[in-house]
Order: sequence, then C-alpha cells, then structure tokens
Amino acid sequence: MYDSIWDKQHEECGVIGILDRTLDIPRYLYWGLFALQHRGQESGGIALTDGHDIFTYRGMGLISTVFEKGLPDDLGGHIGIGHVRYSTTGSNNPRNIQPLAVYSAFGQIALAHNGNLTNTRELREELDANGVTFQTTMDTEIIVNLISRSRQTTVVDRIKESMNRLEGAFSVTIMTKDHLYGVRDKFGFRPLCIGRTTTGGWVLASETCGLDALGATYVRDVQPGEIVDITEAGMKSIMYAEPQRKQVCSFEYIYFARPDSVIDGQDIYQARLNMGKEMWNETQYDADLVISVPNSGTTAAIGYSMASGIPFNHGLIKNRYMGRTFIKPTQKERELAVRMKLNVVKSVVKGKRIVMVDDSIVRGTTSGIICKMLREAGAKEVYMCVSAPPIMYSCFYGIDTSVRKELIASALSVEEIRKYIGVDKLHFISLDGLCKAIPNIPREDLCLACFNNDYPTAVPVTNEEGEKYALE
Ligand SMILES: O=P(O)(O)OC[C@H]1O[C@H](OP(=O)(O)OP(=O)(O)O)[C@H](O)[C@@H]1O
Ligand SMILES: NC(=O)CC[C@H](N)C(=O)O
Ligand code: SF4
Ligand SMILES: [Mg+2]
Repeated sequence: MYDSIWDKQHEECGVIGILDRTLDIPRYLYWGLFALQHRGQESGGIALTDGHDIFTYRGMGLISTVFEKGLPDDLGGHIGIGHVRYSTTGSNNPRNIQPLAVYSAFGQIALAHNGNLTNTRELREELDANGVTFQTTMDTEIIVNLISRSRQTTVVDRIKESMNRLEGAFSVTIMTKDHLYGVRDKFGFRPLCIGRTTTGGWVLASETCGLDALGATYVRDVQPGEIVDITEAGMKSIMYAEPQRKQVCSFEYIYFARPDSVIDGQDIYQARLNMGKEMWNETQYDADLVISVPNSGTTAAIGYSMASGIPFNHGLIKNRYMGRTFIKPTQKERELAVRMKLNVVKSVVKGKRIVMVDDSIVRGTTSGIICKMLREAGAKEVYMCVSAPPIMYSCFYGIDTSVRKELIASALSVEEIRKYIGVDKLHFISLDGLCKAIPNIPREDLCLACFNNDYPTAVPVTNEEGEKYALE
C-alpha cells in the first residue's frame, strides 16, 4: 500500500444514503458523493433498488470516472446508498469497492462503511472457521456477513446484534429494498448526519457538505451507538449500545473534513480559524507575513493572521490538477513531486520574515522541500506553525496516518524535526490549544490517540517495525 510519496495521512471514506420517492436517486447520489469526494478517491459506487432487487454500480477512481459513461437510468426505486473509498483494511483493488451488496435469507442488503474495525482478525478468523467465504479483503465484508448470518428475526435486531460484535470505528449506511438505515459506532469516531430533502425525503451523509450539495436541510447527527431506521413512514431511533465516552476524531477538525461542514455541532471552518488563533497565542512570532501550505493549511493561516494582525498572503500556489503521484520515493523524485504540486510566489515572499502554517507534519517531506523553495525565493526567515500536535502514533480508526516508523514525530524531537526540515522556528499547536479550538466538543469527547497514545479501544497488534496488521 505504501507505493507513493503521498501515502501519508489520507482522507478516509465517505458514505451517503437517500430515501425519497420523487427524486432521481442515482443523480442525487452522484452529486452527494461528488461533494464527499475529498474523503476517498480510490474507488466509489452506488447501490439502488427498484423496489424488488438491489443493483450496484461501482468502479475504480473518482466518482466522475466511475460514471463517465453516464448514470444508470432511474430504476423507479426510492432508496439508494453510496460510497467513496480510501482503503484502510483491504488494499485498493477492483474487488474491494463499496457499497457491498449480498443476498441473505431475509432478502438483499447493501452496505457502505466509513471507519475501520479493530477486531477484524478475530471476527474474520471466527467466520472462516464457520465456513464463511469472502469475496473481498475489507473489514466491511465482516459487517455484511454478521448481519446476514444473524438469527434474529427483524433486520433492526440483526443490525443491533452485529454492531455489538464490532469494535473500532464504523459509520455505515445500509439499505434493504424498503428501508434505509444509518449506524454510528458507540464512540462516534466518524461523522454521520441526517437531513431532509425539500420533497420530504431523507438523506444520510458523512458530512453536512453532502446535504448542502443536494439542497437538503440538516436535521441532526446520528448519535454514537444509534441506529436510525428510515422508511417512507418516517424515522425511528434505536440505541444498539449505551453511548460511552464519546470519541470524535479530532483530525476531522484539523484536516479531513471539508471546511464548509459542521460535525457534531462544531463548524470546521471556525475550528480551524481558532487553531490559527491559538497558535498565535502560543508563539507570538514577530513576522512580516503569514502564508499557508495550500489547501489544507489555509484556514488556520487566516486565523493566525486575524489574531496577530500580521497580513496573510498567498506565498505558495497549488497546482489544482495535481492528483496522486506515483513516483518512486527517492529524495530527488519527492522534491520534484512537491515542486510540481506547489510553487512559490517570489514577489510575495522575497525579503520577508514568514510564518508558514500547515495542518500537519507526517513524514516531514513536504515542509522540508517547501522551506528550501522559500529560501531559494529570498525569504529572510521561515517560522512554521502546525495545527496538529506531533503525530506520534498510528490511527486504527479509519485514517491512514502511516505506520509508526514513518511518522517523523515518533522518532525525532521537535527541535530535531525543526533541523530536519530546515525552518528557523517550529511550533506544533499544544493539545490544550487544539481542544480549545474545538469549543463545542468537550475535550474528553475528542479522540486524540494519534497524539497522546490514549486509544479508547483495544488496538490490533503491530509488528516490531510498528506496522499495523492488515489482511493483505
Ligand atoms: O509531512 P508530510 O508527510 O510531507 O505530509 C504533510 C502534508 O501532507 C498533507 O497535505 P497534502 O499534500 O496531502 O495535500 P492537501 O493539504 O492539499 O490535502 C498535509 O496537509 C501536509 O501538508
Ligand atoms: N477509510 C475508510 O473509512 C475505509 C473503510 C473500510 N475499512 C475500507 O477499507 O474500505
Ligand atoms: S487516532 Fe487520530 S486520526 Fe485516528 S480517530 Fe483518533 S484522532 Fe482521529
Ligand atoms: Mg497539506
């Protein structure tokens, strides 16, 4: 999986679900997934019903590529779910595309999953021992299998029983031919929200930007430990587990979610502005200019500028056509790839003492090369502020924050990282500052495990190199 220099921390997956009698469901799913594309670019697809059967349309690549030959004609059904994938368990290949659909004793079912299970090995071994065969290597297939093999009599009870067997992170949309379900794990690691369409239908989406794209109105977030069961008659809420210590992923606020989304009552854009403000409070750097590493560092950079009064300007421009670059990771090629992706505006940075803001340092490659580029362009001093604390531990909950040995902060101190990337000053936001920047979520409700090693669940075994267990 680690075949590209961009294999560092990645967006996770995006899920959607729609129930509406009047809409052209394939088209609405497409638009919704388009809005959630930032959460996964490897593959995607939709599942639809005509009221009798469930059909899937799936492919590799961006949603626009998957449907480049057009969308399926409206089948006349009123329910659909969709998925955009960035692989966490099960590699990126055509077998591992979601939604997954199966025939079960109680009828067809399709499922789309954002998150990552932490008891994949145990559950898969148990199912293997019971003679279950698998079509994919995704943890998601375990969820589908548990639901379809459950001996409970109603679908909700089957879902309830299965969810209680899962550990780790899962926000899922599930459909049968007449129900749409949304489920969020009891910690609420990954987001999932509920909206209403203008025609009285229902939408489930990973982020509120998915609702906005469809002109839907936000109703509320699915609660940790909750199953919502939606039919044409309305929505029912069932708790499959008592919510525990809620653990919303803090990285959603730092980097992953789109800035125009709101998750669990916290506006992402405002949180990122606050992170910039907190970093100003923590550093008070005397500088001439604030710049960002686009795109992800920009909102926090504006926050730093607003709080400090130091002007913000675009010192770096990102090539908007840059996708994933499969270049062998020699230092020379990495440098070329960063130069292809980002370029310096010399007239802006020349002769200036610069505060450069980015959201995270993972391997340290990007910032090291940018710092060199800024100096070549005549920057006088480069002070770097990072709106994520040092990432020292891997994520097991649906974000690929690299294996531990590749995380620069797991091996080097802040001062050593500063020297490695070549900046004059380096500051990582403190954990306190980060939590203050997300005021609508109490600190104890935030997952901070990749910063402080406080994993809220048991996590899978890693090998001596710190590599995570994976099925392939
Ligand atoms: O320390 P490194 O391993 O080099 O990685 C850190 C950089 O990677 C991510 O950005 P990315 O280039 O993926 O693009 P984006 O900000 O536009 O999403 C992140 O926002 C940092 O800028
Ligand atoms: N990033 C994700 O949320 C991935 C979902 C699931 N674990 C998969 O690998 O497909
Ligand atoms: S470990 Fe880090 S990236 Fe993973 S869920 Fe927790 S905060 Fe998010
Ligand atoms: Mg970035």
